[in-house]
Amino acid sequence: MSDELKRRAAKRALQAVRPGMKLGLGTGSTAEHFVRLLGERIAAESLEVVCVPTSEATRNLAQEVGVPITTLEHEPALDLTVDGADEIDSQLRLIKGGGGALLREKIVASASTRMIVIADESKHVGTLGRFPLPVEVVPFGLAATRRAIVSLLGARGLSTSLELRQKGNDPFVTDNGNYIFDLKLGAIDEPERLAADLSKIPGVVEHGLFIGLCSGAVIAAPDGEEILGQL
Ligand SMILES: O=C(CO)[C@H](O)[C@H](O)COP(=O)(O)O
Repeated sequence: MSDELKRRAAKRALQAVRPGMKLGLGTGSTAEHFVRLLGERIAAESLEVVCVPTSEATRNLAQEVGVPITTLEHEPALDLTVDGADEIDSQLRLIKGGGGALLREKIVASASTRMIVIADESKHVGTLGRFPLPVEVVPFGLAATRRAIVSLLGARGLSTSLELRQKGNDPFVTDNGNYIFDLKLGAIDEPERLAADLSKIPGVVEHGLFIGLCSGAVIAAPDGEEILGQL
């Protein structure tokens, strides 16, 4: 069911795509539906678009399904990014990075005039933070960066267990050659403040709080799609 909801959200967002657009393509299972549906529409309508993928996985998928790919070097200003999310609240604030692509996702979303999030209803939350917050860090100085994050959270009265994301027996490595800490916070009362604080820590490359980037969302539920913000 969840997969069908993800597909329906992707299909609704596809209506926002117009000929000639420069698009950002997200990463994850929901974004995968969007890329596949976009490929089908390109083939059916000879739709002319160019797309910047947010991960190597999405790049490979786009090439496989006939979606034209470019880079931010060639197209530094995009019209629209369509991406999934791990959590979204009613103010269109997001947690992203469950798939490990948060850095490129944030760069691409920031380069876009609009960002539409596509999600099934399970991602729509009252308060962000039940999903562990991904924080991408450089491998150099890992223990010191970890200590700085723990110290920052402690000073703010937040208790967390912080885990280095693993892939098998090794640390998970992002497309940018970095590692990810997942911060189990339970609830994030002041996402803007936490985002600003995390960004100040040397060694933190990016965090998964996306604030002020999402302009609209399609939340798919069994009884239909809810639209948040503007598509
Ligand atoms: O942020 C992401 C990848 O870094 C994804 O958008 C997020 O994890 C949601 O994935 P899915 O659509 O598979 O639930």
